[in-house]
Amino acid sequence: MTTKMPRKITIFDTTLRDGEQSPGCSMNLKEKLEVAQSLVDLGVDVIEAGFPITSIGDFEAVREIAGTVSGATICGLARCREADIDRAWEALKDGSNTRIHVFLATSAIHREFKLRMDKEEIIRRAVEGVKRAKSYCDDIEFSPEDAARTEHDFLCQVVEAAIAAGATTVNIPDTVGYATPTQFAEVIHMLVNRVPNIDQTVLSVHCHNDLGLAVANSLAAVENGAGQIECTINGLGERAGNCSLEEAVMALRTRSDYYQAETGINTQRLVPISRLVSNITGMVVQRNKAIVGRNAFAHEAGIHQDGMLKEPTTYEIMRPEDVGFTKTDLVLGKHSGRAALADRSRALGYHLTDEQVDAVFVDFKKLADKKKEIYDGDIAALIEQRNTEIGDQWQLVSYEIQATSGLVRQAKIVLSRGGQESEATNSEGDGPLDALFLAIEKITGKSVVVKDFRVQSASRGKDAQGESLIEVEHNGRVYRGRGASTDTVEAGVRAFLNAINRIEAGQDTNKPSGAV
Ligand SMILES: CC(=O)SCCNC(=O)CCNC(=O)[C@H](O)C(C)(C)COP(=O)(O)OP(=O)(O)OC[C@H]1O[C@@H](n2cnc3c(N)ncnc32)[C@H](O)[C@@H]1OP(=O)(O)O
Ligand SMILES: CC(C)C(=O)C(=O)O
Repeated sequence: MTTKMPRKITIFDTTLRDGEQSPGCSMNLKEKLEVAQSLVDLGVDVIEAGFPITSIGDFEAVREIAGTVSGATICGLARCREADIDRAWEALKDGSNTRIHVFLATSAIHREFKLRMDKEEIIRRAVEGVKRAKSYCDDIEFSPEDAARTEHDFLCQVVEAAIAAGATTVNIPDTVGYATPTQFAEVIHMLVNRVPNIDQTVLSVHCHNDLGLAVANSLAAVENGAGQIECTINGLGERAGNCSLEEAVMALRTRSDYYQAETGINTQRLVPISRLVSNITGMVVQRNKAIVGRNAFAHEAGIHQDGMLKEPTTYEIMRPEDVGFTKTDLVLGKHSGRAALADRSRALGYHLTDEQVDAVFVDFKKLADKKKEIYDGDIAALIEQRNTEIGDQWQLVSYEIQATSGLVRQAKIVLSRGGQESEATNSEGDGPLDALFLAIEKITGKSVVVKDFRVQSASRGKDAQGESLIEVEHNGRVYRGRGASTDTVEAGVRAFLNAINRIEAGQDTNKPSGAV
């Protein structure tokens, strides 16, 4: 009897490029480096680190990641334009394992209305783009954007020409999430059978989730010969997002009997990286999200609990430990020490120095005095709060608020900077927080417009920490702030202060105001 060897599927993560295109999800250099390092720990094969022509910030991020992060291929995106390709290579050239990804739309709609190019020009530009990229580096990916809506005969011609020009991976995007699983499977099957040089390339897929079918379409493609899946952590990405990495990977693993395929992903890192990306981008993961949602392995119904107690496989097709949930809840509280805190931080995907552990430990002990139990969400919020700190910053000393419903009588705030305290009082504002924000503006001299403000629970229970996320506009630029506390007003004040500190440090979101 012969056993069929599973096929290895390449996991191409585009959280830092397509994921970042998600409105409000821009990341700064430090955050991108942290995500890139965690993607390596996760075991992804390729990291699409950005689109270097986009901005100096994107260029620098790709350059820094290519130059410092090892353990995965680092990829940069480029249009089929010389300047884009040259800029991508400029960003990648210091890396040891790099890929240039060139793309050009091929569907009739994109040809006619967006690019205003005929079929011949598309083929010529695609070939020129691949060849120019190839003159810099061996590993070249080509994507016929909107492939899923492209005429089959033309798609075959473009793919064949791109491979002949040197594309080592050809990626088939369903750019607008229009495909259905059976139809997308037919496209992949058709390419495998009709493109004569298809065996000289890795066939990849890049599916969007507009109809909620991105994972299903990607898996249908794998069944028909695709060897690479492009995906993102938490399914982040343009509009409704991309194929979710955690869902695609766990489907391949849990149903390896069916797909006969495997990936190199260390699945125990899935929950930690999901939380990291959620904390950094402010995109909350829905509780019932498959694999990494808080409820993904929670059971409430009595009949299910009864089954679980007798035999977990009655209601669980995956083990929570396999995706990074801690089954045995190691409770962290006021009697815990640095070692347990450092261990849990590592498990959550943070790479903290000893000094950073010491700093977070101070906050941890203060919190433990207020709360019965410290959950993973609390630890992540404490670390993120320290991560967002900026040197020589304004610190909150205390605040007081006198208010009755609908009327603020007086808000007083005391801030310190460089050891010196300043205070301001204010009796205006639409509510306690607004009044405190106005008082902070008086002290710091920075006037802003609040564009977005949210408070969410960082963990469980009525004593849970409130985590506040804010976006403010100042001089036409957008700045983000984050703050956490068991007191939700204080969390809001801390987030506001963090945004003010970012204004002073010039750390905007790379987003002009009004942009999405
Ligand atoms: C499906 C995807 O996700 S593709 C990636 C999408 N991501 C992004 O667009 C994010 C980053 N983009 C940007 O920062 C900007 O769009 C830039 C810097 C790339 C370009 O900015 P601008 O030069 O101002 O052009 P703008 O964005 O307005 O228009 C895009 C231009 O690129 C052309 N274009 C689009 N795709 C391609 C391509 N693959 N190859 C060549 N040209 C292309 C369009 O036809 C248009 O050209 P035109 O100005 O001659 O009409
Ligand atoms: C650049 C390509 C792969 C893309 O993002 C898309 O088509 O959605």
